Amino acid sequence: MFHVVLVEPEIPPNTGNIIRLCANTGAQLHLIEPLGFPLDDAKMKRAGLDYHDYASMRVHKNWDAYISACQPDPARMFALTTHGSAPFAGASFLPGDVFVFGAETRGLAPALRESFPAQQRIRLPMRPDNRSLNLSNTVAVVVFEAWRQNGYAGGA
Ligand SMILES: C[S@@+](CC[C@H](N)C(=O)[O-])C[C@H]1O[C@@H](n2cnc3c(N)ncnc32)[C@H](O)[C@@H]1O
Repeated sequence: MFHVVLVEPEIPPNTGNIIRLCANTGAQLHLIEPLGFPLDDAKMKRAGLDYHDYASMRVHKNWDAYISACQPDPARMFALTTHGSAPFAGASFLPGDVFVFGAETRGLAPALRESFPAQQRIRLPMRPDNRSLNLSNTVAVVVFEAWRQNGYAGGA
């Protein structure tokens, strides 16, 4: 099972899409507070969520609370950032890997981003002069690539 960590997400439909993506792929979703919206926001529900989709979601008060509760292996944590230095092509992912994503308007705070070793700060390629991808699109690309590399385990 992969882990998707959204640090302080701001836009309800993005999180709604990601909840559904995680339910569909078997990834565990972690939301790090503060969130920019209430979890029952109607705009989030428009992602077409069912009750069981929420089973893959956990909410943590802050980054330290997440680390303390889940104790992820630092060697298998990857920050997804437009400031990344590690290319996506050639990255190898293993079951249990943790993917950390920043907020829609702010991205990951520099201190958190730089706490990851350079080889674990991944940037998805973009055409020149583009600022960033949509958060939920980025999550989908990364989770499906990691799942593909692991034979779509558990998928049908
Ligand atoms: C809309 S972007 C944030 C934009 C913000 N201004 C920045 O530069 O980080 C929201 C999140 O999506 C992910 N993201 C978007 N484009 C990405 C890319 N090309 N490579 C890696 N992550 C990306 C990152 O996790 C980012 O924090």
